[in-house]
Amino acid sequence: MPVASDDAVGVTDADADRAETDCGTDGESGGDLPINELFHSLQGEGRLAGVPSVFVRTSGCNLRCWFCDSYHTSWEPTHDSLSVLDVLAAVEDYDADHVVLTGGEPLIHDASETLLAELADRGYHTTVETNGTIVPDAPIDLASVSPKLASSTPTAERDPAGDGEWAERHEDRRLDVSALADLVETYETQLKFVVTGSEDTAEIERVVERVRDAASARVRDDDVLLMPEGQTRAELNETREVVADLALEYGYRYTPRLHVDLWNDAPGT
Ligand SMILES: C[S@@+](CC[C@H](N)C(=O)[O-])C[C@H]1O[C@@H](n2cnc3c(N)ncnc32)[C@H](O)[C@@H]1O
Ligand SMILES: Nc1nc2[nH]cc(C(=O)O)c2c(=O)[nH]1
Ligand code: SF4
Ligand SMILES: [Mg+2]
Repeated sequence: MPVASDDAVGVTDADADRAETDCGTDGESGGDLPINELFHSLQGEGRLAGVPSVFVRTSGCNLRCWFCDSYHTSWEPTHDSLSVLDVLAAVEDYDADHVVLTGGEPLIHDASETLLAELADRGYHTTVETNGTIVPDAPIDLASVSPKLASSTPTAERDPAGDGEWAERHEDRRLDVSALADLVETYETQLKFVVTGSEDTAEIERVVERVRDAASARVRDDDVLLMPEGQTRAELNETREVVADLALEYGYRYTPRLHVDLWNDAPGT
């Protein structure tokens, strides 16, 4: 399905404050979604790990994590443009009750709200994988929010595509406590942190505390998930045990990356 496209994510200053235009296929028309891939797999992450689901992966993101495992939706985005009706038809081709809308950052696209409403009308359980910087107006059964820590910032040493040109913008945008509090209040939510090592735990505790202070809804320790960083089995071999130990130490939940354990970094899994 992926098709190379030149009109994808801009990195110009003009775009800097307009996250919504980071993938140039949305806007007034509002009807189409840039789709990078659409596939059937087991949910690999979070409290629904193991559940057969259809994954709809949009292209374009307002952040640039150095470790992004979906490089072709963020750093070098590619996609086909599909109408919401086309996406619904493709979803309905599979025998599944659960749909996971992911990206890239799916919530930068207005048409994601339309898609979520249509999926709810058809009785699907929907999970949205989001970085937690945007609050949508749409029905969602599980907001799977992955707030980005300082360790995600693409510094010059870690930039997979350049010399740190995105670092400042990423840093400015990556955490919005008010958006996180709104998400927690509006939706059934899990907070799923990508953990690179024990250095991340102080910031995780701070973010959780700030969200608890800002939100009227309760955030339980087991709504907070620690997920090991790693795009491949080999990388996860280096991180999963450390992160499991941190979950035990801090009383948060551990989540595996089941799909990476099963299929490594194969596309469409
Ligand atoms: C590609 S992102 C798309 C959704 C959204 N942009 C976000 O970041 O939540 C899907 C999930 O993969 C996680 N992720 C991305 N790269 C990862 C890596 N190298 N190791 C572990 N998790 C990763 C993200 O944190 C997020 O939970
Ligand atoms: N199997 C599987 N489970 C996932 N859970 C979240 C994913 C994502 O990329 O958002 C993902 C993914 O890419 N594959
Ligand atoms: S926010 Fe999500 S899609 Fe965007 S760069 Fe980070 S991990 Fe990738
Ligand atoms: Mg993934």
